[in-house]
Amino acid sequence: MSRHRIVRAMDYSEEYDGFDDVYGHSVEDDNCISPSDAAQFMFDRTRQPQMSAFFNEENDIAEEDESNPERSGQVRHSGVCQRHGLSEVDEARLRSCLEEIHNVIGDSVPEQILVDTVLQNEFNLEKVLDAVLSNAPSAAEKPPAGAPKPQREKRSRDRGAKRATAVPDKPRIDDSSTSDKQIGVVLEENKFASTPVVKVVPPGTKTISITKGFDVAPGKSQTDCSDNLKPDSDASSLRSQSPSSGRISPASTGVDITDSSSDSKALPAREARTAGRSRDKVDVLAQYLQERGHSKEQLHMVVIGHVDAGKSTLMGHLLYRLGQVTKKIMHKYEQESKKLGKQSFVYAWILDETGEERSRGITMDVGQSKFETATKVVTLLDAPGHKDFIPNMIMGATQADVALLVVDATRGEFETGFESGGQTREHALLVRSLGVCQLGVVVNKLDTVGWSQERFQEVVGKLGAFLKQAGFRESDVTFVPCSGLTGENLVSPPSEDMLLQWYKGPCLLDVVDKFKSPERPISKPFRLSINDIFKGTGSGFCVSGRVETGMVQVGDKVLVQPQNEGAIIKALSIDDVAVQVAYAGDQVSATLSGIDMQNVSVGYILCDPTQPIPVTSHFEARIVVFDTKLPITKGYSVILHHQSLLEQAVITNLVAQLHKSSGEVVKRRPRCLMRNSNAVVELQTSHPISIELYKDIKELGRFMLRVGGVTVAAGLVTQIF
Ligand SMILES: Nc1nc2c(ncn2[C@@H]2O[C@H](COP(=O)(O)OP(=O)(O)OP(=O)(O)O)[C@@H](O)[C@H]2O)c(=O)[nH]1
Repeated sequence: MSRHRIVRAMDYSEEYDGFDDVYGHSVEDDNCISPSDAAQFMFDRTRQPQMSAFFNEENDIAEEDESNPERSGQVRHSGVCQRHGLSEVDEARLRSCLEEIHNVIGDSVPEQILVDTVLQNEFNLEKVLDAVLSNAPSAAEKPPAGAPKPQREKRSRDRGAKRATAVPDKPRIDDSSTSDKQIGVVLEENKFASTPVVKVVPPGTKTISITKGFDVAPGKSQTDCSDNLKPDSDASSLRSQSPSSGRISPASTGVDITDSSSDSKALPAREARTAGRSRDKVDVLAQYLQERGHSKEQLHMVVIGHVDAGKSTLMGHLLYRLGQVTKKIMHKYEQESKKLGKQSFVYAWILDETGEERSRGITMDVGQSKFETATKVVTLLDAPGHKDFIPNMIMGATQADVALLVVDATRGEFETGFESGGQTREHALLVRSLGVCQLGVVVNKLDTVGWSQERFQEVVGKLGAFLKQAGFRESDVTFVPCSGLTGENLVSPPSEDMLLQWYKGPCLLDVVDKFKSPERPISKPFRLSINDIFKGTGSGFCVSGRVETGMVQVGDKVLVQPQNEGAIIKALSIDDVAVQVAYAGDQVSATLSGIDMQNVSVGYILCDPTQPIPVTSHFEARIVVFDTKLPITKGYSVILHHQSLLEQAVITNLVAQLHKSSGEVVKRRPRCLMRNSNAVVELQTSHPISIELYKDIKELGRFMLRVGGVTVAAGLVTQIF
């Protein structure tokens, strides 16, 4: 018989003929078996011993007497209560207080100390917790005779000890005679120095600048105003006792930099360091000024806003008016969009280049283009507005210096985008959390409301109040009325009479020109975050991304983190023009050799091998919780967005809840974090990631946390373990 039967041609009635007699019926066995043999294999309930046989009748377990404190677990505190001669009410208060404290700190502090502290603080739980936690180490060190031993050591101590062995350069402590207990130890910012300095300050000394959550303190410099989430708070010093930033020394990383000829010969650490030193000699800033000093300032601008607010149309029309798109191409787009019945999207097609984007009429990926104002060269990043593409929007926003928030002035449309669930608020919060502090707000589609001043003012009033809350300074936000479709007030003063009657302000191009260019951190170590990988024309392959800090030259040896692989920069290009050097702020394509393309991923960081970016899967951060439905608890799973990287992570510890305005610790080890709260938490990622301390490199010390397509928090890295 053939093994392969033609199943399609099979006659099932024949195939299953007779099967009915077998399946579903018990089969009479032809073989004989004696009843005694059969009994051995048959289960007989009557032969099973009764459960009662397992109990000794004489030792009956007495029913628990609820009123008996000994049995109901109340015995723990009763002796203590009697000793203090407490009334029944106070006794109950004491018990509930102790219960709460045990929930928070476990059994790490002896009972006697807890009772005394509760009585001293008159049953005030907050005060008691404060007192207990601040005295915990001493209490744990010297337990009274007979008191239960603390179950675990303070974690910070463990870490400190571990790190002391891991980090070769020991911290320098100014005053070694002062004991740990009496002092607040503060890590002094000593960027990229091999020996971090730990400063000892007397108790009570205010060493931390108190900052406001998302509110921006007046008088801060333009470059400082990105610190909506300041890591320097009381809470950040909770864990800042260890000097290490987790930075991996070149020697310890075993940096494996291959030669440009692609033979897999590893570059010795000494050679890598020499390369770094020769770079030190170059006055990077002077070189930058010499090369770029005479050219226009560079600015990266992301365009954000609710879906269909008119972002692509607005920017496409602006590019067309500025002559970036020829009439011929515009005519082609007009014809093609007409054919698809999408004529109203004709300007959007300039930035929405893919077939799917055009046919669906929505932006899906970040569209990129360039234009010039009187004083600036602007790299335009057109972000998608649809909530499904927020990860792409975040990727665009991480590259931006400033943002343009577009809102639809049409009645009902502005409200839809602005209410919770709309992307106007979410996008504004996201860019603010990612460090953007200058914002132009385009009140778009004013043609649909007859150029109404009243409507414009209504939008300004509602949005202005929200943006202030979100941490934007009033002076950094400019509202401009426009129509992307008609082109009104884009590159020249309005011509529309109804708008001219009440608007005398700048046009959109002037608003963009007035943005202040951010400082370029050129003298910091080189970091480039990869947001695309592609096969170039020659040998090797290309990665593109933004140089976040420092500079890079053709021929440089770089380290790809967290992969810990070396590579050589074979070529660099900016806007498809080959260059020899790229500086912080540049969006570049780099051709790499000496590394397998398989070992490089979007979200990886190219860095200076002599000062590599830290790699970790466990770090502490200060976060701002957004308007989430569910509170954040220990063990909460999130997707971490860091630059272009998406990584599964878990919030492993809620270290402290902070006051929203002052940044002071409100509660240590909170059980959960509610919406709009600030906190210090610990995070554990599924795989090691490259991340910086916010105080070292702001651009790489920020991240977002998202769950189920919703952004739940933004954070700044305060400590790397
Ligand atoms: N009346 C009027 N319609 C406009 C204006 N600007 C854009 N539109 C229309 O609004 C629709 C959406 O425009 P887009 O530019 O695709 O909107 P978008 O914000 O880029 O959309 P996403 O990127 O997908 O979020 C199109 O039909 C446009 O023609 C305007 O100023 N006035």
